[in-house]
Amino acid sequence: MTSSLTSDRIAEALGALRRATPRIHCITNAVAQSFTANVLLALGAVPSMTIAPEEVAGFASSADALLINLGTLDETRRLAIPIALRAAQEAKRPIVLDPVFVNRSEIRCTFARDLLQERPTLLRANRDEMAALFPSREPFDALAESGAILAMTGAEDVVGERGRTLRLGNGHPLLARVTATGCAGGAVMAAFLAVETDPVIAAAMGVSVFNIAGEIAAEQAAGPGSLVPALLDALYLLDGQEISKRLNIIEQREGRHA
Ligand SMILES: Nc1ncnc2c1ncn2[C@@H]1O[C@H](COP(=O)(O)OP(=O)(O)O)[C@@H](O)[C@H]1O
Ligand SMILES: Cc1ncsc1CCOP(=O)(O)O
Ligand SMILES: [Mg+2]
Repeated sequence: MTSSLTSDRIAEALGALRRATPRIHCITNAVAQSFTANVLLALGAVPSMTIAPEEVAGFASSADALLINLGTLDETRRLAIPIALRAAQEAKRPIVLDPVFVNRSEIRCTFARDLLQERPTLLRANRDEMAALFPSREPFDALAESGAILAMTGAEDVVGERGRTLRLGNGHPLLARVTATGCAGGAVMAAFLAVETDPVIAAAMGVSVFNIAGEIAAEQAAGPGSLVPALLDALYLLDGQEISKRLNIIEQREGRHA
């Protein structure tokens, strides 16, 4: 069925991504910038990280996807984000929103909710951030109104939209012991959104590829320090055989069930 995630489909999309070398513009946090750029390059994409309000429209509209990450939401980023968002929308580019730490700041949570009204393609967050954004509703129901799809990460990852969800089981606990793995994973999802037209499948591909590389890296690393270079190498070297051997789809529901 064309709407299913399979290891062959992921391998094909990864090949397409490496051939297309999509440009991903990232307005991301100061902690994550360098690691995110390196993750995108290892994957086969081309990162740009400018946050200057006077330049971001040009970068966003000439990129193949946009990542907006709220991790260090300073004045410059607060000004740049709406400008980049509008430019990407006008150019019909996919947009990923990562509302880092909305569970720690009411101001940031309000800012993120306003951004969701602008209909980004994908909301990527951990469980605590999802719970803060949607305190009284099931996230899939709330997001159905904004048209966004969702990727909620953790030990198990849930990707999808109302009535169509995938539960994914790749990854390794060591990924949570290095900063900005969630942020970089969001950038990988943006890169797959640039080459795969079904956004649910694209997000699931991004999660799976990042987490399979994380598993390979964790097997080779002595701890968080050596995980980082091993993860970049694993992304660079990842092939269809390894994807097929490791892909862990816990559940794939395609009918409406909500
Ligand atoms: N216990 C775990 N087991 C396997 N993978 C994990 C685990 N915790 C996090 N991950 C993976 O690490 C990455 C970062 O996820 P997470 O920690 O939820 O995000 P954030 O860094 O935004 O808080 C994701 O790709 C996720 O799937
Ligand atoms: C530690 C920290 N502080 C502000 S942003 C950031 C990085 C968060 O990265 P992630 O959400 O991927 O854990
Ligand atoms: Mg995060």
